[in-house]
Amino acid sequence: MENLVEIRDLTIDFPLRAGTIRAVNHVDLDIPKGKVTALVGESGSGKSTLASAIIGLVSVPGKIVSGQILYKGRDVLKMDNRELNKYRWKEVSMVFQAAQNSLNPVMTIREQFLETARIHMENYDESAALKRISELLGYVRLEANRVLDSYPHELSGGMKQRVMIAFSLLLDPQMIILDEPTTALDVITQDYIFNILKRIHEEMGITMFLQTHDIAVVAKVAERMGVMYAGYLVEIGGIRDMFYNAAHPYTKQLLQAAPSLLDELKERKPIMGTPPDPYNMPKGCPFHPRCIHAKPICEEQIPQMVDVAPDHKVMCHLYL
Ligand SMILES: Nc1ncnc2c1ncn2[C@@H]1O[C@H](COP(=O)(O)OP(=O)(O)OP(=O)(O)O)[C@@H](O)[C@H]1O
Repeated sequence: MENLVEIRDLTIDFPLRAGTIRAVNHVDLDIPKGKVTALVGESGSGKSTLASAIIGLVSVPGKIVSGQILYKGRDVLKMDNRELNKYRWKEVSMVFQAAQNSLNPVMTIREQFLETARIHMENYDESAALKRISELLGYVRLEANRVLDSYPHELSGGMKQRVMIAFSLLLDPQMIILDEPTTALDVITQDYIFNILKRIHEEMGITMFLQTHDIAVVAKVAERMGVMYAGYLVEIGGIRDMFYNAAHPYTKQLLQAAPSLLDELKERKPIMGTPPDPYNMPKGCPFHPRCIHAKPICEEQIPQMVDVAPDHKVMCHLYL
């Protein structure tokens, strides 16, 4: 399996007035080429911060404390602005959380597409750009004739989100990052969009990296799943292995809390306790205060990542 992105020992802090929040804590993560990798975890677990770092964007006052983000072997964190501008859109593009609001309300969709194309496309040619835009709108099952002359407020939330997905494909990137792409939408629209994403992935072979708190979504589209908890990547593996042989007690609880994903998991059980206070993280394993299997060592030492099966790793003292 060839990796498109290799994240090594990535740590990102937010120094705030009340203290420093470690949003991403010594994370190692590979994103294999041509696959859909999903990252799940509760709100605040660090998914968005990690994903934004991959395109070289950490929101103010975030600080990268350690690590590397290697894209095809090149460290994104060492790229200058010119290199970053080329890398974003062309190599990796991102559809942000609540992306529908990133559309400019006073420009038609056509004007917005053309503006982006003009800025980023080499040898920009308006008719070629429009042809490509129409093709992409077709991919996300929107009628170009109707949508191009609309203003954002004339489109539904699901349509706007599909426009944003089409936008992200404009420069034929190798990878798209989708941060909670359907959170604000109703379940039927969510399903529709995930089917579209699946088809785009299958037909274009594009690498996808998806962040969501909705594990049911992951089951539908992802081939690999990582689980984040309080800034740590606590488990990662192939989707079947993660669903049928989850190793981390937190992953098991996440699966049990999801609406019956697997036949044997008909009963929903809420996850006990609350996520840790980011200003006051527990010593040892960050999950130990909520863990029914916690041992004395869990209160003392942060566990190492260990292999539990081929391509399946977990950060838990139960497996050390
Ligand atoms: N711009 C910022 N300023 C201050 N703190 C931030 C900022 N961005 C993120 N954080 C903090 O970093 C931690 C991780 O947040 P992040 O948004 O990455 O998590 P998430 O798992 O993506 O959650 P959500 O799905 O709610 O966005 C949180 O404690 C959050 O409060």
